[in-house]
Amino acid sequence: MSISPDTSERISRARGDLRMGVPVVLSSGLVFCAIEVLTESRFNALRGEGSDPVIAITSWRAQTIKATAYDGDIARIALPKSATRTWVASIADPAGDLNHPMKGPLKTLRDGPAGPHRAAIALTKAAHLLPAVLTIEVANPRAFALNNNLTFLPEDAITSDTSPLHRVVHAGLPMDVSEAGRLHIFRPDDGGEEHYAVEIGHPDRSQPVLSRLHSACFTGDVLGSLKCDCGPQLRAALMQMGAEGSGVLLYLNQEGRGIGLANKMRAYSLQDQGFDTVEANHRLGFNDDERDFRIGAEILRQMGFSQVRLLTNNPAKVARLEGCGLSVVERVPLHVGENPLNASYIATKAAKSGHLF
Ligand SMILES: Nc1nc2c(ncn2[C@@H]2O[C@H](COP(=O)(O)OP(=O)(O)OP(=O)(O)O)[C@@H](O)[C@H]2O)c(=O)[nH]1
Ligand SMILES: [Zn+2]
Repeated sequence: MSISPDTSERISRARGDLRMGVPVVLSSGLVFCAIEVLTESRFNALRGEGSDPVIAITSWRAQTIKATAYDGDIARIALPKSATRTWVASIADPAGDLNHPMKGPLKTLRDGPAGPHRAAIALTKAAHLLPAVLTIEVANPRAFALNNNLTFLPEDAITSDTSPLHRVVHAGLPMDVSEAGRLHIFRPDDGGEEHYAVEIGHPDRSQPVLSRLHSACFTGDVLGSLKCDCGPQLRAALMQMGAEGSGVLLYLNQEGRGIGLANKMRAYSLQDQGFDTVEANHRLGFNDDERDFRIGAEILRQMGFSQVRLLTNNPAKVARLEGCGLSVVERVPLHVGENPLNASYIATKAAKSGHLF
């Protein structure tokens, strides 16, 4: 076994680099930086190296800023010679869109491979940063990475595969809903977020288990936000499991439907400007739901559950779990937490995301 980091460990390191504003080098020769954290000095340094810089964004963001996306789900924009760092930041971040809607004229590229740019955006999303990168091409990527002490990654290593997970520890946790509670901690091997399973009682593994796959919502779960229904759903699910004497609640650290808390707050700020929850995600460059339900399915499988009675109002969640090989024998509705301040949010989920209310 080698002492140096393997590819998955280097990917984890690359996520950290991106969050600090440090560029990452792909084997194809693409060098990229997340625009959200791009400093003036790195911006100038990158411009002085390699080829003409190119910005890569998702097609959602491209649609908002009226750039033509020739690469399907992403678009590549040639960096204008006169571009300042502030202008580049405005391509990534919609905060100022309403005051400065015109960014162009924007020249999007048709020729050349877009695969490396797509990989760069995927890694930037995984780092919970805005999905927008500034890129250059260098002729000798391995030497460039070595000379500048940058993380070098084989491009084909950036896949949508999920990392293996393992249970680190579990311990009894008496709770108000049930004294027979137990908290299990699951850790992915790739240095990503840990996820939790709250087991109530001693569910029979041969029978369908009452379960909830709850996605983290700091604002709703902890602060009691009235903008969503997450907090009441979390408590109602645990109470129902306590009342039935058994169940399993997965607390998945996929805050903001997988975009991270900072981006969710950006989405809230856009909602203050009048956009709904789905439009806000799109303006930021994200899909409306970036969660990965394979993680939840894998945790349930590792705990010995293959059949669930799922507490949810979201039929897409049922379908996605079944797509992961889990048998959802029943959808158990969870209608709690509606209030005047989240009525339009709930209406949008029903109209655009297929939630049943
Ligand atoms: N991006 C984004 N995420 C949000 C917003 N409001 C709540 N969330 C997140 O949405 C997730 C909960 O997803 P929901 O769509 O409410 O519900 P669901 O899990 O699909 O379906 P249920 O099982 O019925 O709750 C949590 O991760 C919240 O942090 C928002 O306006 N924007
Ligand atoms: Zn919430």
